[in-house]
Amino acid sequence: MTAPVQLTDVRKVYGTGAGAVTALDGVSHRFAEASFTAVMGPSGSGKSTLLHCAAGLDEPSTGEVLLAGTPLRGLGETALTELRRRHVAFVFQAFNLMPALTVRQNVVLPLTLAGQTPDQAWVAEVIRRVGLDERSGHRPGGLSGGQQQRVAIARALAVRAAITFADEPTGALDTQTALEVLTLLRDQSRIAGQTVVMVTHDPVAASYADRVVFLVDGRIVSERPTPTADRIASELALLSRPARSSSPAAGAPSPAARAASPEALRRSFRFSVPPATDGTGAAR
Ligand SMILES: Nc1ncnc2c1ncn2[C@@H]1O[C@H](COP(=O)(O)OP(=O)(O)OP(=O)(O)O)[C@@H](O)[C@H]1O
Repeated sequence: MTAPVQLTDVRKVYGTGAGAVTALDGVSHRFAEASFTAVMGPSGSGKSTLLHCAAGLDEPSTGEVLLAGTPLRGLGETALTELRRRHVAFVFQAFNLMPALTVRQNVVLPLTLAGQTPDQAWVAEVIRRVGLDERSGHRPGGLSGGQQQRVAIARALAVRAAITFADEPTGALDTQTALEVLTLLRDQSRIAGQTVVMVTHDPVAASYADRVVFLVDGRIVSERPTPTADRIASELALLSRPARSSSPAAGAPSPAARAASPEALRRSFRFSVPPATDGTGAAR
């Protein structure tokens, strides 16, 4: 059976000649229905590129991506946009809300853009589910970072998208709010049956997923089901040790392997979600 998101031998090379960067180096993976997968790895290992290629926001140099059963290669921009609107929702660190629209209007925007009439009862239900029913008439500027991220999650639920892509969804949130947002994402897969793919640097965030895929130098180097934050942190530390065989010269670490040194890892990975700066949960 075709998985909602399926990558087969995907390579992505940015630039040409001496300046070319191989961001993905033959990635194959199936993101199963109703699964919640965290994608982790050192800075520069290709996590965002994987997410962008999987979501049809970027085109692989070679290889195949199937999104909701449709091969993306050769699709025109209009067909791609249509496919994403129908099947995909995004939750990014920058919340991507329209400042002039209310919470409710932001939640139904993808449906409106797709020319669909929102199911009012369902929209009210998802806004209630993320705890914003009292605020559905507010504009994003009057909400904390955590509340804005919940609007983005309500929007993902409202469209009943089969697939949600989340890129550092808790990066701008305080600890408590981040855990609430992660619980909502987990519920999206467990209760709503969505396939959730989340890029994160944070082992605590990744431990909410039901599996973790580790990338190094644009390759999937391991995969762990039912992860705990401690096991993820240990795995990351292990991955940081060897200079990978794809190094440009024998014995010389590649840029990504250098980025995965213990020193760089300490800089790159936050082992807990950053605290709020003003005690209200508002992100800065
Ligand atoms: N548009 C681009 N043009 C050129 N190189 C790029 C581009 N986007 C990404 N890269 C390079 O591709 C590699 C993978 O980048 P990517 O952003 O996917 O990594 P990442 O694991 O998400 O990093 P981070 O954790 O720092 O966000 C890096 O070496 C990066 O510099």
